[in-house]
Amino acid sequence: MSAVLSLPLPDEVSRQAALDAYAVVDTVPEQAYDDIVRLAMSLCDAPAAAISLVDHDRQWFKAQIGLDVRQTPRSEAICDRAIRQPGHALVIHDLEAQSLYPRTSMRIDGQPLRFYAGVPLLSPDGHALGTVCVMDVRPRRLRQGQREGLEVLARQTQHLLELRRYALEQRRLLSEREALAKRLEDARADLQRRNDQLEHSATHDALTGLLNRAALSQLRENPAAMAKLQHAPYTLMLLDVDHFKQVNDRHGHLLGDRALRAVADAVAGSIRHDDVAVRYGGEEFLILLPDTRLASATQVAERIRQHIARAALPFPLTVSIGLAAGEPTRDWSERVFDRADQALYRAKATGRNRIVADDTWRG
Ligand SMILES: Nc1nc2c(ncn2[C@@H]2O[C@H](COP(=O)(O)OP(=O)(O)OP(=O)(O)O)[C@@H](O)[C@H]2O)c(=O)[nH]1
Repeated sequence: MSAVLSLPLPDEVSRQAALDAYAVVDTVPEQAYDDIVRLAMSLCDAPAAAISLVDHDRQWFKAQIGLDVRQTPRSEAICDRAIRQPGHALVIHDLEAQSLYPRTSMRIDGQPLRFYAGVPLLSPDGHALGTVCVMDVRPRRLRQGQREGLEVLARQTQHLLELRRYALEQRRLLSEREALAKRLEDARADLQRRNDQLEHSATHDALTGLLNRAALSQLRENPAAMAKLQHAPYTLMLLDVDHFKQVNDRHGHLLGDRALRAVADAVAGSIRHDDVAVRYGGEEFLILLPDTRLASATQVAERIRQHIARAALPFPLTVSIGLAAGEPTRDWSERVFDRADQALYRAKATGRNRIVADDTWRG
């Protein structure tokens, strides 16, 4: 082999990068490339033809007919010589008469190669990737028409390679877009989760999980919630833990907190889905029961009182409850609240651990 041929190409790094961009080396055979090789063979009346790609230290055939191998070391590749003059076809009439070209171990039907003609395959930026080539076991020439035909086939191969690269690029862009869309969706879901958490913590009491006072104000501006109060009698319930200051003083704030959670659980476990339970103050709870008359609400209150009396706490806990009925079509607010508050006051004043219903209006 000639010393000239072993010299690396000056732009070998970018040439190899250009080839790598097609991701074609070591792929399975494809009909379109096989067809080109078949045409080259028939056009040039040659016993062997190939689409050769010069990859690192080997040449690899994307398609070949008539040869006994699928790749060879680059040091044996005449195609490596062809890509050094990318603008022209390389035609060697008799390899045995030319000591400049590498000796190849490739055989056609067991016979050594004597004739070679290869047209370089170029990337759009002019890098020679390999060749479309024909080979023969006898010295010979290529007619002008055959050479031109081989050049046409090289251009067709370049189109095929470009299509492949375009498809790869589209696939890459698509998966990038999908990954981006997924990231956006994850970020949106995360934002939604945080918003929900924020909204939840803005409207819920952290200790008991019930609605807080701010949520109650919002409720009064919510037409759907207010509508529920306007078409049927409703009841407002105010609940206050008895002697809660003593609970804290005697048992500490931690147990005090536990007692408040037990009250909240008893309330939440005794009301319907449509009812609204609010931690209104420290140990005060407000329960709004739409479409509920005073008699039924009193039963609910009694249920709550009994649940609390049975709560699993290391000390007895009782509550006082005041109830007031609200007239449909009127605003539920202050008047009903005042009546419930007065009923609660009476429950406290008459010994606590009891339920008092306001009787100035009966739904
Ligand atoms: N542990 C705990 N205590 C609270 C919380 N919020 C309010 N309190 C306490 O609840 C107590 C309420 O006491 P008071 O208003 O005097 O009423 P009370 O002792 O329950 O007496 P009556 O209502 O008259 O039966 C106060 O000691 C507050 O510090 C809380 O979140 N956790």
